[in-house]
Amino acid sequence: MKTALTIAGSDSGGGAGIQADLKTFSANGVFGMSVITAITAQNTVEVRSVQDIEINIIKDQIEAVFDDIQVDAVKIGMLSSSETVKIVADRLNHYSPKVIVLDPVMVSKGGHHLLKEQAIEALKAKMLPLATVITPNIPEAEVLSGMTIRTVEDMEQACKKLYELGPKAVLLKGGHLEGEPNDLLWDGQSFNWFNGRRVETKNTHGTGCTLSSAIAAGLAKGEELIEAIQSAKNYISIAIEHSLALGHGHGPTNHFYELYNKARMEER
Ligand SMILES: Nc1ncnc2c1ncn2[C@@H]1O[C@H](COP(=O)(O)OP(=O)(O)OP(=O)(O)O)[C@@H](O)[C@H]1O
Ligand SMILES: Cc1ncc(CO)c(N)n1
Repeated sequence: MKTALTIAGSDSGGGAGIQADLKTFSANGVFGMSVITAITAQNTVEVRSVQDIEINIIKDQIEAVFDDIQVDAVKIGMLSSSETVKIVADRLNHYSPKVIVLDPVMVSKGGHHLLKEQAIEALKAKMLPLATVITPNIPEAEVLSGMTIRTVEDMEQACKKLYELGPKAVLLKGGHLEGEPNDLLWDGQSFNWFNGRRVETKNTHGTGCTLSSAIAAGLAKGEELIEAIQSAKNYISIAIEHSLALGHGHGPTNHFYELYNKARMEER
């Protein structure tokens, strides 16, 4: 069985972070493993508090996994501090996994900072160059590129700017713009659009985590980047369409395995 490792924060509410990643890995048929970088006390409404995990324990978790088990893909989410960014980058440089999907998580839906502002430079300098693909949303891409993004032309320009920072490809998610949630891929050669249909729902907690983990799962299984993104886009679209009205805020995406099997059967 192929494997995927998520390096990310824990969401006690189960909708985002490590929990969303592991559910996505399972539903997409890869064996999931985890390195926890921070623990958030979080629900569908808010992040109440955060404890960063000690750097040595983060390092030990990474080494414990890589020293023993084949890792077919790594997905990176919440990194919280510049010290965490640096140790994760250092260990990934050492083990050089074939696939690294980097979701440059910065702020929760409720506005809580999941990456300290002082850590943004370290993320740009040390993590971005290691990535097979990065998956910023519009606000994250604005911070990383230093430009405002409002139009399709802005999206194209931002992709090119982010590509210059060193990742092998950039998938800029369009969900935060008005209109349909269309995502744009730039791999240094050409643009590819992955089009979606907007679901009118407030239950979008963990959508970014889910998409990036589904891409990592596809790449772990040996799919080409475009194929992995297309199946991840199908996965997130179904997960949002059937999202769950749990809690009083932004409910989570739905990873119920039967949904995807049914959708896959209907595709045939
Ligand atoms: N209402 C929606 N209906 C359908 N697809 C959506 C909707 N909102 C976002 N998407 C899609 O979901 C995926 C995740 O994008 P999004 O921009 O929501 O990530 P994010 O902001 O990083 O999420 P997170 O809250 O986890 O940080 C993208 O493919 C995006 O186009
Ligand atoms: C732990 C964690 N990671 C990522 C996000 C972004 O959705 C979140 N809300 N919480």
